[in-house]
Amino acid sequence: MSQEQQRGPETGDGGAEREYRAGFVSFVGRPNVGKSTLTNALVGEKIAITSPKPQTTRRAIRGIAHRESGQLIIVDTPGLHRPRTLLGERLNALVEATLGDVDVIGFCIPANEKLGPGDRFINERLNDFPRAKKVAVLTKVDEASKSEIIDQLTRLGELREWDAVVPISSVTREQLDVLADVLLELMPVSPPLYEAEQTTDEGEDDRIAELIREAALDGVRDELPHSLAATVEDREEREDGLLEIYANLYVERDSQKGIVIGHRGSRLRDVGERARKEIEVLLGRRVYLSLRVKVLKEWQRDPKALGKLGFN
Ligand SMILES: Nc1nc2c(ncn2[C@@H]2O[C@H](COP(=O)(O)OP(=O)(O)OP(=O)(O)O)[C@@H](O)[C@H]2O)c(=O)[nH]1
Repeated sequence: MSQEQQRGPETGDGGAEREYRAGFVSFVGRPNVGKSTLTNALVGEKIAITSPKPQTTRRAIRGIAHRESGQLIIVDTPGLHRPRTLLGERLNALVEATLGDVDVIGFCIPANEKLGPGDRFINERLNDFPRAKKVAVLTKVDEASKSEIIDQLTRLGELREWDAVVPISSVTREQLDVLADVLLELMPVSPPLYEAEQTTDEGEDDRIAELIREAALDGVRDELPHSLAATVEDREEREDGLLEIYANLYVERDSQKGIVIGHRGSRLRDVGERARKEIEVLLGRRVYLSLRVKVLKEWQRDPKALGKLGFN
């Protein structure tokens, strides 16, 4: 904390005391616009899946960005899209339930792509959530020229009256602090809602499962776009200090099993290795990871299977 801030109300923002604020924000937008990356950049720890392919974020994962003046609790939602399967419907229901409950919705639009019908569709749906303040977040400004950014800001301004418009880059971290400040200003005055060291309230097993799923998807997204799920089945403390984690990877068809496992298990070993390293960073300790691949036929359309995999 700086000297100035410690001196108290009379020296702060033009003499006004900066009250502590805390609340919920959700970033929405088309797939691939940078919502997960932004969440990670604000929270400062890897918690949501980022990937170069659309629709990989499946759960409402909360990250918590702690700042001196408050807490932003970030609810990371999957992209709003037209449902084609039962899973799709449940995801959309999840988005609705999430957005009905947040203080601020951050609508993410990339600076390097033209504003399209997909953006307009989502913008119109934001009208269904009158309680939430609406902030336009222009993402990926590092990939756009100044004139592109200005054009995009003008078009954004025509969509609606935003409570704020903030251009940012999660990669160069440009304006991330400004965005955090702007979001905090829009939050209700409130005591902290979470402990200072907490960065997510998602269960640890769920986060481990996400890391495994992310590692398993890498390189085979085209073949297995939405057919892969992961669960943590068991953990055991070993006497030598290693933590054993037993996890399952689920695919929908026998043919997909081969893709995941690879020639003589080579791919699965590689997936396990990469996931283990990420899990070790997350847990801050050494881990032994045992991965098994199982076929759960058509799990995306089966309510019982969806329940088992945590999509309730
Ligand atoms: N250059 C640049 N790339 C970015 C930035 N933010 C995200 N990306 C990239 O854009 C791609 C998509 O990012 P995600 O954060 O996964 O996007 P998302 O909106 O969460 O995507 P879904 O989960 O599919 O809805 C990834 O390849 C990121 O590395 C940024 O500020 N600058």
